[in-house]
Amino acid sequence: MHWKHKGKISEQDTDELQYVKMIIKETRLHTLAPMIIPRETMSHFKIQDSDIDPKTLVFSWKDSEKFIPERFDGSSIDYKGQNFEFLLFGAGRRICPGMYMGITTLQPGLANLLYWFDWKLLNGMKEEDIDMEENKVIRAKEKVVHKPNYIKE
Ligand code: HEM
Repeated sequence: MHWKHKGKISEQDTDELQYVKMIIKETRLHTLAPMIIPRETMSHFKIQDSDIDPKTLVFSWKDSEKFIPERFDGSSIDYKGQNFEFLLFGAGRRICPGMYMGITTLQPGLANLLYWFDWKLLNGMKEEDIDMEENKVIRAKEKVVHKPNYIKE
């Protein structure tokens, strides 16, 4: 399909956008919810030669700190709760009920942003200059934000 003839990339089109799906999966690197609602090991066990202590949060990815969407190319790893290294939406009885809503919103959203805009870093900025350090919080926001008197509307 030639996207130029379309006004907008829709949810139906995203079936064909395999790389966008891989990018979204690779956001595992900066995913929010499983870090805030984490699961940890209950007892001591061994993975190959590594000892895993109780109460450890385990991530098992090759080059886990690198952003490599291609790692999902031809891979059956999915976020539907069967692959325990990839619990973007959790797993089991308490798996996220909004999973499909989340994904079907994200896929065309990201595809349209990538398609309709030319993304560039600001003058002279390099990839490694982007600060990706995160503070992971879910919080209720103040209903009324009280501004100090010296800030004028
Ligand atoms: C990309 C978007 C989303 C991500 C990454 C996400 C992730 C998660 C995760 C990790 C959990 C915890 C699962 C567990 O405890 O094992 C969760 C729970 C939940 N999510 Fe989502 N979610 C997303 C979108 C949504 C949307 C769109 C809705 C509602 C419209 C939603 C509603 C819920 C609810 C109600 C729970 C609690 C389920 C329970 O404890 O039984 N989520 N989500």
